[in-house]
Amino acid sequence: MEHYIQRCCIQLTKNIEEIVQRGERIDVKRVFGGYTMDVIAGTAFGIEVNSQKDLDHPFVRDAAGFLSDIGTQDKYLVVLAKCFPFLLPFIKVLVKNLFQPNGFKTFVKSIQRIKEERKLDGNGNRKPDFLQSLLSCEENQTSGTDQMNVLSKVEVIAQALIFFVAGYETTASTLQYMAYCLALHPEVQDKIVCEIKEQLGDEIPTYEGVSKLKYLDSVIQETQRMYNPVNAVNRVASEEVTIKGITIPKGAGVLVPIANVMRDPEYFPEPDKFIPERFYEGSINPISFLAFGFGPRLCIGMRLAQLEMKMSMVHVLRRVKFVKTDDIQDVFKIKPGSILSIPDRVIAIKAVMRDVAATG
Ligand code: HEM
Repeated sequence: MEHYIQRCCIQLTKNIEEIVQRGERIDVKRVFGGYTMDVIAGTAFGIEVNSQKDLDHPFVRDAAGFLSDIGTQDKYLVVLAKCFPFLLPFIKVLVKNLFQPNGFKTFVKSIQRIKEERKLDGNGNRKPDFLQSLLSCEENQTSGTDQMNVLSKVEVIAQALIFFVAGYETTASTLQYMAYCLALHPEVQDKIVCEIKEQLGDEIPTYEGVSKLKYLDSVIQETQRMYNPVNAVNRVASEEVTIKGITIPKGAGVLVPIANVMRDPEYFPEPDKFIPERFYEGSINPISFLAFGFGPRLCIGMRLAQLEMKMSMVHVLRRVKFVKTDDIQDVFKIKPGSILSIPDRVIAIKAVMRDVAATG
């Protein structure tokens, strides 16, 4: 898996260098989106789509259609479902009949196609990936295995879908916001580059290598604290509980506004300032950093996301420097009404080649 991510990083860096050499701004969501799509397609579904180069690959085309339509789906229904779980059966009927994203069906077909190809390949070609684990659970339906490890066909597709969206969109958004923060804070960028030189020299950034980059880690965390792609998580109260005078009855839906918690000055002094050192110095109460959620339902892809973010930033920052331009806004607006935090405009960032920046 590590070698595969390494190859995706090389393609990403090449793409960014080409844009820089053409003197254009980088649409950071687009380039990092191609990268995270390649990583999730390869590591979870075992297919090399090379979306960073081949936008006509059927998987990329179907996924892009589905993802662009997700943004147009009525997000208030999602919030309603999360706050009032008892409305779920009604909302399901509405979504199925009125609000299904257009690209949904083609994307589902795409996943079914991959499933069928796997089955035709037979047992000899089993791949050690997420899709294979799902398919094994589907096979268990017929073998009478304990119900914990059994999934229906619909559940397999649903899990594959959520895994893809969760794995692609969140990591691409975080990398987009990180490039933006680095352009605004050149001193932070310089510190990362120094750390890379000190800890890795010119080595390929392996899993072990990037685990030494503590400052880079803090910068990623601080980016997530300020601009986490997921604004809120939800839970159902398993028992009645009273917190700070408010009683939550058993069975109630609870929306945890993680974006607000991570901007609360009680937990993060001067919350609107970008200060990676607050994580570096290790004085944070871990339960107040909720970027990946908390507890038994913590994001299952956290380790993969951290690895791909660190590896890609090492590759990219060795070659280019993100630059602050006069038109870069200190604050941008987030589109309202979504659980995902999506900026209201494309973030386009100038960058220069690092060897040119050093001599110029
Ligand atoms: C920076 C990147 C990412 C962020 C910020 C993020 C954030 C989150 C958050 C906040 C949750 C909800 C956790 C909770 O309810 O406590 C979650 C769940 C989940 N994430 Fe991620 N995630 C990221 C990357 C990924 C990746 C790369 C994958 C797949 C490989 C992934 C797959 C999932 C799945 C499947 C769930 C549902 C887990 C469950 O309900 O048990 N995520 N993620």
